[in-house]
Amino acid sequence: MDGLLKQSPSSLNVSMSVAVAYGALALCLALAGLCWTYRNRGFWTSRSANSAWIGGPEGKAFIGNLRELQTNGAASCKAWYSLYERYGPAYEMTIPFFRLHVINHPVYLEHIQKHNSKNYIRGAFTRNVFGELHRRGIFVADGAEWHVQRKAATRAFSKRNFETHITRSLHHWLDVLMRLLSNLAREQKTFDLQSLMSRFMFCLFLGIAFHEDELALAVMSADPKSLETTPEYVEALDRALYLFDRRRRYPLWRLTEKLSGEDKTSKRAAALFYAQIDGLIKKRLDMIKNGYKPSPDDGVDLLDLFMQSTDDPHTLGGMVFGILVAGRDTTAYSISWLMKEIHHQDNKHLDAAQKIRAEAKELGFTTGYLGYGDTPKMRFANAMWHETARLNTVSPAGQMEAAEDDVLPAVPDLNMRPRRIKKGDVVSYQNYVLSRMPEVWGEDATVFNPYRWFTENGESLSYSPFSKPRLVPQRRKTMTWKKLTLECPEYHSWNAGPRSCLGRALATYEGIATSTAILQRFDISLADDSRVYEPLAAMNMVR
Ligand code: HEM
Repeated sequence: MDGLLKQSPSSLNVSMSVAVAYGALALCLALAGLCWTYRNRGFWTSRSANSAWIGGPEGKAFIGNLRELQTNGAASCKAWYSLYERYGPAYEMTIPFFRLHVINHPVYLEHIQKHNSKNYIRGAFTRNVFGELHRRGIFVADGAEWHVQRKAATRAFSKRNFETHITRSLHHWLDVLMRLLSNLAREQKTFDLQSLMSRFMFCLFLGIAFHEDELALAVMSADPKSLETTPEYVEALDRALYLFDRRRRYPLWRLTEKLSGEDKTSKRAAALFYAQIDGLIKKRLDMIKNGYKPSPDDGVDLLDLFMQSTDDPHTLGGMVFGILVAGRDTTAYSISWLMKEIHHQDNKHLDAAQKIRAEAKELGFTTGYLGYGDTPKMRFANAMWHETARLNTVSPAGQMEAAEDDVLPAVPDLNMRPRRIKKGDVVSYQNYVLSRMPEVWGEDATVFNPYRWFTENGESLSYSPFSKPRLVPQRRKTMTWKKLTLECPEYHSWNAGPRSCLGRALATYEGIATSTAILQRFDISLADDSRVYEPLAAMNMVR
C-alpha cells in the first residue's frame, strides 16, 4: 500500500521551537564560556602558562590591561615604572589579541637577544601596525628580508664611509648650523633646540642618503627665517610618525580609524612624504640609465649602497625610510637631552661645558670640527653622552614576538622559576625602567652621573648589555656570581643582539661632534634651567 507520511503543522512548530530553544541555549552557553574564558584577560589572548606564580596587574574582562597600557607621553614611562615598583622587573599582562611578558632583567634579555634570538621576531603585530609606513623596511622585516637590509646598512657604516662621505656631510651641515647659531646669537633669540636639531639631522640625512643638499636648504639654512617654515612633506612625515605610532596602544585601530576617517589622514601623510623620497630614488635610477656610477672620492651614499641589493623603487623607499626614522629623531633628541644635562642647574656641580671645552682644547681641536677617529678621545664628552643615553633613553621600550613556544630561564635572584612563553606572545622590555633599576645600576640609578663611566683609576668604562661576569667593572670584582647577576649593569639603550642599533657609532660621532662644536663657539643658557623635563614614550622628546 502506498502512503504519504505527513507531519502535522503543529508538530513542525514544536520541533522548530525546540531547535530555536537549543540554539539560544547553545549561544548563551557559548557567551557564558567566552565571558568566563576572558573574565580577566584581553580578548583572543593565550591563557597564562605561569599564572600559578607570576604576578601582574589584575586584568579586566575582554580588555585585560588595556587601560594600564593606554597612557600617553611621559605618563607611559611613569606608568611602567610604577608597575615595576608594584610587581618587580618581571610580570605578565594582556590586551586584546596578545599576552605581554614584561622581562626587565639582564638574564631574560640575554636569553631573547643572544641564546635564542632567532625565536624573537618583529612578527605580525609590528607589520600590521607599521607596514604601510615602513613598507618592508628593516624595522618591520624578519628573516631573509631583514638580513639583506641589515647587511646593506652595515656596509653604509664602514670605517671608510665614515671617514669620507659621512664626515664631509657632517662638517658641511655643522658649518651651516654654526652660521645659523651665530645669527640667532646676534639677535639674542630664544629657540627650540630640539626642533632645530631635528631639522639639522634631517638635512644631514638627505646628505648621507642622497647627496641632496638643495632640498635640505628649505629645511634649514644659515638664515633664522628658515626655521619659521617647514616643507609640507616634512610635516607629513611627523604627522605620519605620530599617527602610526599611536596605533600600538589601540588594538581596534583599524575600526576606529575607519570610523573617524583617520585612516585616510595617515595614508595621505605617508603618501605625501614618500612622493619626495620616491622622486629622489627615481632621479638616481634615471642617472644610472645615463651612465652614473658611484664614486668613492665623491662619497658613496646610502642609496648607492642599497642599490647593490635591489633596484625596486618601492623596496628602496622602505629601506631608506627605515634609516631616516632610526637616525633623525633619536640623535636629535639625544643631543637635546645632552645639552639639557650639561646646562641644567641640577648638574652645575659637574661643570660639564667647561670640561668638554678643555678636553677638546687639550687634544688640540681648536678649529674645525671633530673627525670620526677623534670622538673616542673625548672621554668626558663620551661619558656625558652615554649617561644621557642611559637615563634619557630615546627608545624607552621595545618588544618582540615569540615565533615558537619557548621557556625563559629561571632567575633565582628574583625568585623566578623558568617562565613559559607561548607562540605569538609578546616579550617587552623597558629601557626607561631598566636604567632606573637599583638592581641593575646601583642605589644611585636615577642620578645623572657621568662618573659611572670611569673606573676608580680614571679609565673609561664600557658596559655590556648582557650579564657576563667578565664584563663587570673592576670595582665590583669581589662579588659572588649571584650578586654579579643581580648587579651587573645593563646598558640597553642601544638594544642588544642581532637587532642592536646599527647607527650607534654614527649617532655617537654626530652627538659628540655637534655638541662639542656648539660648546666651543657659544655660551648656551636654558630658557628655564630648573624645569623638570620628562622623557616621552614612543619617539622620545624633551618637552
Ligand atoms: C642616540 C641615537 C640612537 C639611539 C639611542 C638608538 C637606539 C636604537 C635602539 C634601541 C634600537 C632597537 C629598536 C627596536 O628594536 O625596537 C635601534 C635600532 C636601529 N637603529 Fe638606532 N639608535 C640611535 C641612532 C641611530 C642612527 C643615527 C641610525 C642610523 C642612521 C640608527 C639605525 C638603527 C637601525 C637601522 C636599527 C634597526 C636594527 C635592526 O632591526 O636590525 N640608529 N636603535
